[in-house]
Amino acid sequence: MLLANSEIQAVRGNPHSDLSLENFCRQSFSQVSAKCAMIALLLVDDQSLYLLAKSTQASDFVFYSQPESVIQQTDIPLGDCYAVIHGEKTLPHIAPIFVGNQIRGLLVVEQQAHNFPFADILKPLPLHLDNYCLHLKVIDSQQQLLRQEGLLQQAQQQNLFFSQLLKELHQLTIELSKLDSLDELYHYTVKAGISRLGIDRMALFIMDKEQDTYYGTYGTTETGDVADESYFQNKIPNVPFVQEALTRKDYLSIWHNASILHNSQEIGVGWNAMVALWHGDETIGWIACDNFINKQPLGDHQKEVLILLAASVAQMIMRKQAEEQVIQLNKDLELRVRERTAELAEAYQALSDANNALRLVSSMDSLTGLANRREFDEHLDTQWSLALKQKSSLSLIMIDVDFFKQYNDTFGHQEGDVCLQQIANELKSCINEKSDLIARYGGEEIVLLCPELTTAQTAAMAEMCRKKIARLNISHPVIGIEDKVTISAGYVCLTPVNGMPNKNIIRIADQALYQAKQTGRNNTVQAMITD
Ligand SMILES: Nc1nc2c(ncn2[C@@H]2O[C@H](COP(=O)(O)OP(=O)(O)OP(=O)(O)O)[C@@H](O)[C@H]2O)c(=O)[nH]1
Repeated sequence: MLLANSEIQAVRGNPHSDLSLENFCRQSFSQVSAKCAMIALLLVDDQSLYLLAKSTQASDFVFYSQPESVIQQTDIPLGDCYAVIHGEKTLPHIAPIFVGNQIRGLLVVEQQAHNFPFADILKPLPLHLDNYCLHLKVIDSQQQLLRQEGLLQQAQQQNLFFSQLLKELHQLTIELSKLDSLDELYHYTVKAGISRLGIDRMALFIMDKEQDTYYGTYGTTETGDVADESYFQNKIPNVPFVQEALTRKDYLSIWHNASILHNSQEIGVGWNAMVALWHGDETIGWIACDNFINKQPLGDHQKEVLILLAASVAQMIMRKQAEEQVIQLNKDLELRVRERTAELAEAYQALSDANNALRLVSSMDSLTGLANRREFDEHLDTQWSLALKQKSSLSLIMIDVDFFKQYNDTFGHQEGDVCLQQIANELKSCINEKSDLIARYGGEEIVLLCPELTTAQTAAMAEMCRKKIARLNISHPVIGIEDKVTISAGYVCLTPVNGMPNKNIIRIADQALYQAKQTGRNNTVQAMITD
């Protein structure tokens, strides 16, 4: 076929297709219109006939710039025309017009006068018709070029659209990767799907590990708003559309003219699309879309982008899940460490309390509550070294209860204990608790160790002790100097020097105590220090 119908249509659309053929026909047909009833030029194209120009006695010349099918032309002898084309007949009123060796036209002249200049008109027609056909070919290729250009532009626009979608997806992927939680990731994905990727409605579903149930995250309402659908859960439907999406990687399953559902209720008809989220070879969920709102078809590029989006989102879900697991583990660990630390601190405190209690018990005399002999010895070592270093004085007052054996003998050992406790309590009030130490040295002997006192202060303190005990008025059975319990004290105040053993201070005070006993008891004696 020389010209396709569409091409003929294209030529029809161009009224200036070939002015030379039209002019020739106009001129020559008008010259002979009186010599015939009808003259017409037909175009032969692939065995079909089209009317190009016609003139009758009844009507003016018409050039069909949009070639007409001859079927409607009742005055054209169609049967004769086809007979000539097929070479079945040679007729005087129908002349074939050859271009090369092909019939490209017919000149039909009805009821021609005997002097009709058939040959004159016929002769130039092959050239004009050839030009006309060439012109049609040019028009044809122009149309093809235009069509190709149109297709190219369309492709360019699609490519531009695709590259914009890809840029959008790239940007979206970056934004998704910066989100803090899985919930934000689900929400952002759906929001971006409908606002930036041109999807009417999108929802994101996550499956359980058994791949039996799926759970909603975020979806889209019937009016196109993002909605929290975390309340939704259902069994995974065993239908081909879903199973196809869940078993084919990087694949968008589309169901055309399908029911569009919202919360498992049918709300319309359109396409449903579904692309699975994969982690390795396992599906972890899917993204579902439909065209409920705008009813637009799903573009090829949108399909590509949805597949890419699903791949990115799946990766980010897995990463975020891992991150959240690590955060949870760290929280659990921190909690356990805090609990353990608190337990340890408690245990440490209990141990410390026990140690302190033990130290107190081991350093204390159980009867009087005073420091015991061991504590006194340690304290003496410390104070002695300190005084030696500071070249300061150290005083020791050694006290012994007078005639205590008789007291015990008379009142019993238990009463003796009570008496000792009373004496210890009273003596405690004589010392400066911050600096001095009072200790039970043994039996009914009590010592006071006082740093940085003068001899006079030491004497005054010894005297104060004696008087305070006397003032207790604890009756004593022995008729002696007094009829009440008294004490005797020997004291010493010295500044330690290198080479002097600290036991010396005890010995010296003890000697003074002995002196106090010898000189009548209930008195205090200062030790005489001899080198
Ligand atoms: N109740 C009681 N008596 C004690 C305790 N420790 C020592 N004594 C008694 O204290 C008495 C000390 O007696 P002595 O050393 O003879 O001295 P004294 O009778 O006090 O006579 P002078 O020291 O010379 O005045 C002894 O009978 C001891 O049994 C004690 O913890 N409780």
